Amino acid sequence: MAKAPGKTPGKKPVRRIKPEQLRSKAWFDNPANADMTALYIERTMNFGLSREELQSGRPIIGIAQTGSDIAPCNRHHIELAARVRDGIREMGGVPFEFPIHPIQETCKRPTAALDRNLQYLSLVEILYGYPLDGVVLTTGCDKTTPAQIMAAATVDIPAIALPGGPMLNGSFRGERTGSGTIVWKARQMMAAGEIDYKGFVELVASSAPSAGHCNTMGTASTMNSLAEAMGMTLPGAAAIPAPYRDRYEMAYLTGKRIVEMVWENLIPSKILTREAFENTIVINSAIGGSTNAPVHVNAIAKHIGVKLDNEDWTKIGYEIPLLVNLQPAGEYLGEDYYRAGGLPAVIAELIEKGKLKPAITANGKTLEENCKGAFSIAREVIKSYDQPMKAQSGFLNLSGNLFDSAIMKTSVITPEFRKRYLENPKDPMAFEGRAIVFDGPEDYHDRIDDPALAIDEHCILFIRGVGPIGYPGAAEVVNMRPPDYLIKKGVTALACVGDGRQSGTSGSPSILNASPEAATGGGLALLKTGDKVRIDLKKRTANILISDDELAERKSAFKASGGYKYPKSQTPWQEIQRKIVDELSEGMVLKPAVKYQKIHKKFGVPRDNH
Ligand SMILES: CC[C@@](C)(O)[C@@H](O)C(=O)O
Repeated sequence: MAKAPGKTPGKKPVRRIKPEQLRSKAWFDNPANADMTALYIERTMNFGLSREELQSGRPIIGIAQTGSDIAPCNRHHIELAARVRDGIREMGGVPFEFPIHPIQETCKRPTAALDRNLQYLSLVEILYGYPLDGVVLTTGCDKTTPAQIMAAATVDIPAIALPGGPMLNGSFRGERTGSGTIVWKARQMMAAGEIDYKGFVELVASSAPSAGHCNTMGTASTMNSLAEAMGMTLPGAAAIPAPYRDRYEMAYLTGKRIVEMVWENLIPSKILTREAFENTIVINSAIGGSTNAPVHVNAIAKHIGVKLDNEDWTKIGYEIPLLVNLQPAGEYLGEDYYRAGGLPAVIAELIEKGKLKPAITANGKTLEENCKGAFSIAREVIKSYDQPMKAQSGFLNLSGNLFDSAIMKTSVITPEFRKRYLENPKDPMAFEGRAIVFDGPEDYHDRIDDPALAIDEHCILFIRGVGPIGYPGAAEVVNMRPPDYLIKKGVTALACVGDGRQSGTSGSPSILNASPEAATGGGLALLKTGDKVRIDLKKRTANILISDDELAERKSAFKASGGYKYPKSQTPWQEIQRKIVDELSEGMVLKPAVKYQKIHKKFGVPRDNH
């Protein structure tokens, strides 16, 4: 059941903003600028809005609509928006729904990550350039959550996220099938000859039975949970499955609350503090969140002006145990998670152990105030802090001559993987292996089953040229399956390393987001198939085992060759972004965009348009 937005009934909200201070007044009700006001208001009235609605001091609330037929994970936001509108109207606001650049993770080629910054940029222009006093961000599919929060951070007007929620549980012949996760499993089953193409599609489609985003703890559930963790949603908003009636109630409550936030001037910079980001890292470990989280959360921090880097993810998050038994780290799915208590139950566990800091959230209360009294009603799904799924489950940030920073998700290390790579009594938590290097996914698919590579169970698979510049956009291609002859022998995962990303639904214990990427001259570009590589999880290092002289020689030969070769840009945006995008460890942000912070406060409203 959705929680109330946290205001005491009957108690008047703290009004910090007077009607005459509303941002939208500069467009719609400004007698000192009568000729322009007329132009701004006449076209807005042409679909039936009255002067009374636009000129009597009511907040104008944007609803950033991410749903469409090409964005199925967010498509039901089209219906949810009706309830958001009801809430806004009830509190005296006027809703202005508008479409934003669509992003669908599973369909956009060459990768949806290319569009995160495009959605960000275009939303900044809308939030800043139109008469909006506050905004509801309709979040869901992976990138739609960070992109919109990044934009709200840059403009810094009151904003609240409304997650769309996960799909209902998938099921096939009585077994749970989790979206994304089942794809990687089915791929292995097909490689092992257990299913054919038809069986493959049937199995995978069973994991997507309704509206909503991935029902696993993939990137979508992660980022929506983290939006809640950082305080950008109402409490309990992330986990409600998309088709549940509670989701529609949450939409209504979110619409009500944004109007109050406008009057309270509760802007993102008051919510997105260093403490909020630290809480976000802790919560990400406890839920077994996606390796895409550091990329997006670091980006949000950059746009609001809070210092945060991949070292913070290890320092703050590594020790935290895994509490949520959801695929890919565990076995359950979204509906089980919601019924067990959702994120509030996880937060309550962490608060009891003093792991979270006081930080204000969208309803004006702290996480602690919001989640007091929440508890897990299904211990098989949400574990207690003292009896977790896994003891330390955060990310390890590694560095060495291969890269300055890359992330490893430890919660998905299987006992089999641990035994094969990490339980050498003479060298615990470290392993050395022969590198097999692929340049992009096409090269990987062409050669992975080639017997000439003689890949064995101690090899380490590398993929490069798949970062923000190389791909372009940083594709989710680092979860590489072993060759089929190894899968048939029962080796289901090899250590994988790459300068791209991995799907949050993948259970592969890969080393990802390597920065700098090969395309900008990172160490991966110097690696050759057959090199010995050492990964030491205790020291958090990753190195090619060659002499300094040889490394220097390879570096100069690489420079002389003109650098790493990657495909030409195919669209204007690919070319533009390639020129200005930062590394994955830096949040893959557009470098020139970061200096534009709190722009509403800094610049006021933009100049008139005529
Ligand atoms: C295929 C599964 C996706 C679309 O959710 C993935 O991008 C993720 O990171 O979780």
